[in-house]
Amino acid sequence: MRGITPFTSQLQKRLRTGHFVRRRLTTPAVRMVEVGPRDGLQNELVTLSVQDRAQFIRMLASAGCSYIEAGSFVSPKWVPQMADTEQVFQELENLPRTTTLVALVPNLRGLEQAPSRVNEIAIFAAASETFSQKNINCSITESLERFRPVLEMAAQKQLPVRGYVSCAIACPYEGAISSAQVATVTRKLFEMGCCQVSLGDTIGVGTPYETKRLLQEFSDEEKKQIAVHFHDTYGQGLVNILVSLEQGITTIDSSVAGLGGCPYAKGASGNVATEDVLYMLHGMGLETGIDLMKLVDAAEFICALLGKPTRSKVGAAIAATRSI
Ligand SMILES: CC(C)(COP(=O)([O-])OP(=O)([O-])OC[C@H]1O[C@@H](n2cnc3c(N)ncnc32)[C@H](O)[C@@H]1OP(=O)([O-])[O-])[C@@H](O)C(=O)NCCC(=O)NCCSC(=O)C[C@@](C)(O)CC(=O)[O-]
Repeated sequence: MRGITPFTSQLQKRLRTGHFVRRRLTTPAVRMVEVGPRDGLQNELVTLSVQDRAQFIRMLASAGCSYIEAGSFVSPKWVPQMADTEQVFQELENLPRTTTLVALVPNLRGLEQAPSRVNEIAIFAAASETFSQKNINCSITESLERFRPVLEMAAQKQLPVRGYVSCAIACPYEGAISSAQVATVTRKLFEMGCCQVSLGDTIGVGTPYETKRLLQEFSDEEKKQIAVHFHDTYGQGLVNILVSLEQGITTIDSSVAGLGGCPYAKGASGNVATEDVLYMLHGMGLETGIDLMKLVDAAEFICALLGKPTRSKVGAAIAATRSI
């Protein structure tokens, strides 16, 4: 044990005593949405096999991630990394139903491809006209019209629908986006039948002040159905989440190892890392239902496949203690 700092030995003691495992037995106070297999992989240079993507999702589920965005049914010409998502879901047919698997769907055709293991779908709009054009090749109004039949078919199939509003703070092409515009698109998605709307800081530029101002656009009732989705380009992800919690938000999107990025938002780095969010939340006594150590196993698995280091500070710190 020579060379181990007091903190490291404390961490190892926590591991020995099963500290993190015991936490899983209590009811989560914060609902985590793991977007690694979709947002995390959609921007990578390497396109992984169906089997590797499915194994990654199984490891996340076994760590306690109960809500996972597993892929997207978009054009493979636009996002080749998400090709064969249908087969990924088929591989997961036997995954226990306690794990909700979500698929991103841009249009009716996407929903028609969704096999039975898809438990929920997510549609994605934007608060910026230019980003909407670049990302899904239509205006904001056209996108909402495109989503209407998707919501109707989802209702027939009894599939809940989550909505996204990208560029909730700023757009890579237009700069600052007004909170009022974000609220308008968000409320349209609620009116159309979305059960939850996730506000995306797509390029990760938002500061705590801007996050607070954005969330203050919404009533307490609306905030119960709002999630936050921060990319961490400027290192503001965790502090923005803290402000969001203070504002009454209880659903947080994140990506294991801090993977992620949108191919149509150049320069944006990955999502805030799930490991970092868990470390903060657990340290605040807020339960998530996820076992941090098993999550780090999943991070190590996926980073090895992608041939890159983790972007999570917590993940890197834990990996360092493992190699001692
Ligand atoms: C929306 C479209 C399809 C419109 O694309 P389009 O070119 O306007 O549509 P189209 O209807 O003319 O179709 C073009 C081709 O795509 C095919 N196609 C059409 N629909 C589908 C489908 N569902 N699945 C598979 N293929 C499809 C269609 O068959 C055709 O094939 P072709 O005839 O050329 O061989 C395209 O723009 C697209 O796929 N965009 C995907 C964009 C994307 O996935 N972006 C990343 C996710 S969003 C994000 O990351 C942000 C978020 C959510 O994380 C939150 C945040 O951080 O802000």
